Amino acid sequence: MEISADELQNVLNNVLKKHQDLKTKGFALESCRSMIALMDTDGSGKINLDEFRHLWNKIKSWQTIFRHYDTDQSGTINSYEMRNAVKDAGFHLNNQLYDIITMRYADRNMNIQFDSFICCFVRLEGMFRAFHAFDKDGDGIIKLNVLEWLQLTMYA
Ligand SMILES: O=C(O)/C(S)=C/c1c[nH]c2cc(Br)ccc12
Ligand SMILES: [Ca+2]
Repeated sequence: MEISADELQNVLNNVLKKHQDLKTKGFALESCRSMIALMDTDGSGKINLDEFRHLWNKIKSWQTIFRHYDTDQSGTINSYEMRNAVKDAGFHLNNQLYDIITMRYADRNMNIQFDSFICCFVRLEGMFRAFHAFDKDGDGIIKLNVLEWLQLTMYA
């Protein structure tokens, strides 16, 4: 039994209906396609139950972090809180990457909404996992030709 992007969208948006405090318009199909791509470890184009369970548990832990920082329950967190949320989730980035995340995921008020927050974390998780899969000797350096690079970055 495998889950497609539109099925994942239905599942996640039905869950969101039970969490009105997250004040989100829901996950766009494109965001769910990205989640599938980043969690689709066997390249099937869908996620199986193990891959879904991994995604689900990650979203569950990440929404706890989001709620921790969304102290006024506005349904958004600001770019400064996002830095701490990223660190709390165990992602070690640099200032340039924090700025890139704000540029890519924040709204016009420089705040990050829940669905964007989750999409950002899914992408961070997926890209770190993909890098470590290539980094066979664990030296923090990988060597990719352009097609390998495109395979990694286009299906994300
Ligand atoms: O509020 C809670 O205790 C839980 S278990 C929340 C969630 C657990 N999984 C989630 C997925 C989405 Br999408 C949104 C909220 C949650
Ligand atoms: Ca799969």
